[in-house]
Amino acid sequence: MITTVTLNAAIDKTYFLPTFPLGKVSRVQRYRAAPGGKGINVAKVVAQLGVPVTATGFVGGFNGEMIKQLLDRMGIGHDFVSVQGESRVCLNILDEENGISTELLEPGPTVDPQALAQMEEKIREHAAKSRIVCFSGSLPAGVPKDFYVKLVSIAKEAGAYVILDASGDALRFGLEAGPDMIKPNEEEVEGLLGIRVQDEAALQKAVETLLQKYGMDRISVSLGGAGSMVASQAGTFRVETPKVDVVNTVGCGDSYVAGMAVSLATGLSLEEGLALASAAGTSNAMTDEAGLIEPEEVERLRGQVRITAL
Ligand SMILES: Nc1ncnc2c1ncn2[C@@H]1O[C@H](COP(=O)(O)OP(=O)(O)OP(=O)(O)O)[C@@H](O)[C@H]1O
Ligand SMILES: O=P(O)(O)OC[C@@]1(O)O[C@H](CO)[C@@H](O)[C@@H]1O
Repeated sequence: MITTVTLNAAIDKTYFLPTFPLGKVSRVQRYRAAPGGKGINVAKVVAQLGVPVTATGFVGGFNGEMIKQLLDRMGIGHDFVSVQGESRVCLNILDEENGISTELLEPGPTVDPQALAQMEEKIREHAAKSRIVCFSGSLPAGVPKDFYVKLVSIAKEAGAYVILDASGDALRFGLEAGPDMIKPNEEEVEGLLGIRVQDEAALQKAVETLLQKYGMDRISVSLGGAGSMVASQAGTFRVETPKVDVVNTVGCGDSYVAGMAVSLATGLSLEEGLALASAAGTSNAMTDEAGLIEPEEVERLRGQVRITAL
């Protein structure tokens, strides 16, 4: 079992527009609405890869009900903590002619102390039944900056392998609890070390430094269409993913995390896991919804991922 945690769940809305002129009226002919927020995207991809998953986190209001109903329709198990207020809408406006994506992310509900305590309990309960727990995304108002420290510690004490995909203070604090894996982008690596990364050699040095400093199992730095660089206890690898026709890249990082979680839960080797994670991220880029992949496409792409030991 894999558990995903989304403290700021969302309805992900995508508007597909031929162009997106600012200051003009645009009538939307085609759109999609899906349950989202990073951890929920991870859960959707894990389920599409055929591994049992439970999604937890905070949800609120009508949007919260919609998130749960949409997950039910997808056959994805969930066990959320309900909060006052409304779960957010995250809007992605895709200007298809220019290939530009503009994201507008609402703040989400304010979480009260009682709900925080309930969440700690939920993590204790689900981590005890899970091989992998993935914590993903931003913290809504009312959630202390160091909440991931508590949750990661609880999940680790219960014996789960912990993946943390967060940014800013949430990541910085969360690292103190010793997650097994993180998936920062280059900017987040720079922020964590207070340096500028000029080239791949500098990036390699930076991720190896982070790996040793926090005693992690692996760090994947995702590089969009350029793939990823992964430092692990077994060495550092440059992972190149196939070039494809891109439709929508929102959720690629979550799909990558899902592939990694599935590989760990099913006992794949590190190299096999890197290929699966990259293929899942790339397959997501070819679909129009965050957290949507094509399992057959993933199978095809897996064989085309190039992994080089550095
Ligand atoms: N343009 C692309 N073409 C092919 N594969 C892609 C592309 N963008 C992303 N991917 C795949 O998805 C993986 C993760 O993507 P990315 O680096 O964009 O993550 P991210 O920045 O965390 O994304 P997000 O936060 O939107 O989920 C990449 O390592 C790659 O395998
Ligand atoms: O505000 P967060 O939690 O950091 O990010 C939220 C979000 O932009 O991330 C996903 C893509 O990774 C979207 O589906 C989602 O709405």
